[in-house]
Amino acid sequence: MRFDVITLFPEMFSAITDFGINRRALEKDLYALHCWNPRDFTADNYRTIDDRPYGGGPGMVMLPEPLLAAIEAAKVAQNQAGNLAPKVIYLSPQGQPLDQAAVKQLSACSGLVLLCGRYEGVDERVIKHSVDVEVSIGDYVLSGGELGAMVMMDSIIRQLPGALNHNLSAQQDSFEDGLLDCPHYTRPEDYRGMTVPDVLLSGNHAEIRRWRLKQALGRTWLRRPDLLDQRVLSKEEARLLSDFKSEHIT
Ligand SMILES: CN(C)c1cccc(CNc2ccc(C(N)=O)cn2)c1
Repeated sequence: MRFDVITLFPEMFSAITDFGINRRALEKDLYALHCWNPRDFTADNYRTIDDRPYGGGPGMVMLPEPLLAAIEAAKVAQNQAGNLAPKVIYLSPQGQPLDQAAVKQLSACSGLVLLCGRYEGVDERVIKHSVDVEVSIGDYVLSGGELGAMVMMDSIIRQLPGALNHNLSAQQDSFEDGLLDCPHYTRPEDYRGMTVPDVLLSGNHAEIRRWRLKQALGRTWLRRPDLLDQRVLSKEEARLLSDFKSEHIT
């Protein structure tokens, strides 16, 4: 997976390239990241990349030329890496909400160009001319698209084969099966009188799997019933959830 990011602040991306899973995946060549700064595509001495909005109003808008030139350069680099039709994604509050299903789809692409806006956003002609899909990481406004791009990249990198020590944990990631995650415990067995559920110490893996599934279903019911609306339950899941409900003291 090759990421080409259009951003005024390339240094921000060390937040994912320098740590943990994303750092190891980069070292293992599971992905590549190239940043393109629109300032390097300006023609004036002041390296201008924004201007006031037509029609008035607060804030500034990013100029189309430097952005379109940077996107073109990124696309050429993608083509040279063998990705002939890289998807161009614009991070904005006006985008379609990012969810795990979209993350899984995007992780199947061989190359992505991520456009990070600042200020009040980019000139609409950039979106019309070069953006394939607008994506939002949530209903709030950030000072730039960079954090959205990093959130998207992080979630995608986890999906790449070899990124997690064993891929099984990617499939078992919560949201992977449309449910919230079950509770997790590690040493000690008794921490300040708070003990670990016996089933997890039993070594009975069938029981443990059932307990975890029941907890995931119960938590989803309690905290995010909307996720249950979109999910068909198996016979076993339906039974586990109804058991959870009958045992749940409100
Ligand atoms: C209209 N406006 C302020 C604006 C328009 C476009 C980009 C930006 C840059 N900031 C971002 C980007 C993405 C998200 C998100 N939720 O994904 C939140 N903030 C701001």
